[in-house]
Amino acid sequence: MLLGCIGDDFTGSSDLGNTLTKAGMRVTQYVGVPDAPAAAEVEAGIVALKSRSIAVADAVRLSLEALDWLRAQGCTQFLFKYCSTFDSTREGNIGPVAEALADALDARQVLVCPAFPATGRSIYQGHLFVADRLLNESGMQDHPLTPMTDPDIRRWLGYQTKGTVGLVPAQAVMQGVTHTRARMLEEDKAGHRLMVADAITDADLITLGQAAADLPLITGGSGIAMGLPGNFRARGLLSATQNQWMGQDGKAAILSGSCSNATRGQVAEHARSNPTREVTADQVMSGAITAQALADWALAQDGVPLIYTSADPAVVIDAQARFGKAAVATRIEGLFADLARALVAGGVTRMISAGGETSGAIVEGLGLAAFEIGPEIDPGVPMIRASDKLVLALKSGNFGGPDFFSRAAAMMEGTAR
Ligand SMILES: Nc1ncnc2c1ncn2[C@@H]1O[C@H](COP(=O)(O)OP(=O)(O)OP(=O)(O)O)[C@@H](O)[C@H]1O
Ligand SMILES: O=C(O)[C@@H](O)C(=O)CO
Repeated sequence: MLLGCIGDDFTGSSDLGNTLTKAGMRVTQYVGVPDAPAAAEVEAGIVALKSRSIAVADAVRLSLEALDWLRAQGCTQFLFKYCSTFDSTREGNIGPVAEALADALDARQVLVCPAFPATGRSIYQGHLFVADRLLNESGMQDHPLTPMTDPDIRRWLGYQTKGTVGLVPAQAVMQGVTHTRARMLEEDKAGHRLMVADAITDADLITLGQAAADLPLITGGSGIAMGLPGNFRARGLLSATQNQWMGQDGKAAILSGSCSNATRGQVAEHARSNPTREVTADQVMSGAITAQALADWALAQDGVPLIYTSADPAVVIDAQARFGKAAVATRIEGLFADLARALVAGGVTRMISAGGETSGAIVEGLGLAAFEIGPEIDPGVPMIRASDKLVLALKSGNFGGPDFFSRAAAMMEGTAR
């Protein structure tokens, strides 16, 4: 294994797997820290954690355990993957995890680059944009767990870190690798270990990846991985072979706990011509609905059924105020985990989930160990194979076109491209 990656959620880790696979690496995504060595052919290993919204100390501990395992597999470079919308609270988790990994690796210069231009996330002068809006006006200010109310990534990260945060501005990145490295050195001399790097286009991300060829630790969204496989290829370290992907027939089902703008649009679109069932926070909290009853409903439908708790921000805020933010999230995630188990037990072979936390709950609920990464459905969302009978798509909240759900189900079956 060459590149060792630690993802702070499961959808984001499959997004990273997609980027690395497309760039020609042989990738395996692991669910949590494995207790056995990796297969010899794996070139990039991604340890997917569910550490985005847990307590800081737990996120740091798990990330260091993942690092130890990846080091034991022979990795020479490490990537900490978080969300392209920098999902974190002022108190949490990206800064402490990045600093703990940097300490463990003795890394002096650490890039921080959530940009992912294919999905509209760019960084300019340290400020994160989603399409033409600053992050805090993009809808992310209403996120149920990590509302992003400040677009200045240096400032937000600065709340989370012990050290100060520098900037590698677009003016340096756009002039190429030499200027980028020179600016990184200046930031290092100024005492900034973590440096937010501007990136507006894929070309900027490739430049940053090349500039980071010798850095032990890189952090960011999946975009920052674009340039890394080329560094290993240039050193003659990559095999040219890739896994063969096969579609999966059988029953499909969609589970959505994401409340993002994009997911709510996808839910509405799917509902126009498919069996769809809404579950409210009240039903979950009161126990009025059971996972088995929902699974029985889904398994009795023709077409591709969708079960969702996705709701408008005002509805989510109301439920959180009445039940408590963590309590309602935990109960809904628990329902989805039970539901996924009941669906697979009932014969579902293609499962699509929407939302990082939701997908994490489902993957853990199903007790899955590792994924092979398949072809891309939409930017940032690949199909992944968990076993010879189960194919998944873990959609990040804000990813995917309006008809994502039905298109994903068809592509996973191998009947459409
Ligand atoms: N109706 C609801 N009321 C309150 N909380 C909800 C409701 N529906 C879902 N949730 C919770 O909101 C959270 C949504 O987070 P999740 O990560 O799944 O989606 P997302 O944030 O849109 O996706 P991503 O992290 O990929 O951007 C989950 O913890 C989920 O349990
Ligand atoms: O980077 C992204 O936006 C996604 O991979 C993700 O992590 C959302 O959960």
